[in-house]
Amino acid sequence: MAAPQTPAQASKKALLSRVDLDGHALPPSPAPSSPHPGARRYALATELVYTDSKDQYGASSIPIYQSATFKQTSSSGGNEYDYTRSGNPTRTHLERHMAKIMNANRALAVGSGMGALDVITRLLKPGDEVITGDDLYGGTNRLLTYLKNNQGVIVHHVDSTNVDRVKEAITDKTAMVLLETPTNPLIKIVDIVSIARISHEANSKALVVVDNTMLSPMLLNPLDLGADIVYESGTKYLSGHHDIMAGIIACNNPELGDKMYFTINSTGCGLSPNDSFLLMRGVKTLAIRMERQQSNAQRIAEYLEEHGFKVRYPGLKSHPQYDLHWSMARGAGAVLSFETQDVALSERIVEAARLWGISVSFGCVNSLISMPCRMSHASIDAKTRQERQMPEDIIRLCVGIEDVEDLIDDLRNALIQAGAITFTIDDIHAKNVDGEESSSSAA
Ligand SMILES: Cc1ncc(COP(=O)(O)O)c(C=O)c1O
Ligand SMILES: N[C@@H](CCSC[C@H](N)C(=O)O)C(=O)O
Repeated sequence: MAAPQTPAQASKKALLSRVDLDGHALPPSPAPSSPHPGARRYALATELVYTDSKDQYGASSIPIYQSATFKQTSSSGGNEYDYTRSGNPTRTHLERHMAKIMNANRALAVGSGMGALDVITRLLKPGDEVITGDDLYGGTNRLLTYLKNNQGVIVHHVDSTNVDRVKEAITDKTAMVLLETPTNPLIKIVDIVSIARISHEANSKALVVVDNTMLSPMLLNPLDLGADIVYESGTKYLSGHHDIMAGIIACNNPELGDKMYFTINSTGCGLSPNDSFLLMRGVKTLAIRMERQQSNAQRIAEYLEEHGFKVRYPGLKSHPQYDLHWSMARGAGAVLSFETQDVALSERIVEAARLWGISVSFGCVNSLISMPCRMSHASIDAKTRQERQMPEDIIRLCVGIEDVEDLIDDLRNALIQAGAITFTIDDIHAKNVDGEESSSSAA
């Protein structure tokens, strides 16, 4: 066994990981990380926008190869592209760009986040065991339940915020450990580093898979933390405008990449050329969108907390796993939830909001408000929601890039109109569920 690294060795390694010593250690990409061989690797904000293509006219954005088939130069075929289900230049360009951004050897683009999870779970066979969390996106829960009921896959839902619970559940049949962090919608933090380590130690064949939709590669790189596969709903932050559905899968093991590509080619779920173009365009602004969305989310989380609501957001020091989150991530993201302890009150708040659109999804430039138990997580039955301690009154806010004062104004109006707070010239009083009132100076 290799000797453990000293802190000095670890920090040198971390430093060197951003240096592109051999000119281009990453996968074949539309552009090297840095155009200067041996130079420091560009920062992520630069990599997001820096791309190149071998377009014959020097087009500065990747052309949309809207073609199902590609003519071959010989009767035995064999050209790089033959049929868009198998491969398309616009999709390849996006995939290589995403691999670079996600620090991966291979990225694959498919038609939705759920499509990505479908491709990943096709690595499983009957009798395999999956360990996953007890606070999961509703669609993920639905697909896992389908696999359990129809494909002979055994699914264990455990409290994934407790590393020991995960450890206890690992057996020699564990084929996959599937994690989300922060969880959707309870914003619980999962220790990817420890879980990846104990999973691999206990069963070297277990694949650690992380759904990184809530943070995006801008804020978290699960592959760098020990995960084997990372996937994201490209419908959210990666594209950023709620105008496409997409999913991205990334990994560092070429064999795994080939297996998942095989499924994509076999089932035809690869991302269309047009949507690949839109995702490529959207991802270029990820850094500035995320920066603004996060700073707005932080202000809004503080506003709600100051007025007495129970707020779940890893940017708040009151988050019970604040330190764990910041040991892994570069930011808190822009999704938060809060409780009113009264379902009818929550409904009134959501319906009174105007600037905040009542909508599922997140990661868009527009701000959204929703009640997860009625909307995004309605596919989890009420009994299971109760067992998993999902508060029925929980309101989720997915913060966009609007002016933060406008967002706060609209939220304040909705809270007043719904009767969640009383507003006087000097004070704002938050009416807590138990009937108590807490007050703070008018904002
Ligand atoms: C955390 C998370 N993962 C995956 C998905 C699935 O993504 P998509 O809607 O693109 O299929 C969603 C939302 O839909 C999500 O919230
Ligand atoms: N009706 C949809 C709901 C999609 S929820 C989208 C997103 N992940 C979110 O958390 O808001 C379904 O049944 O999947």
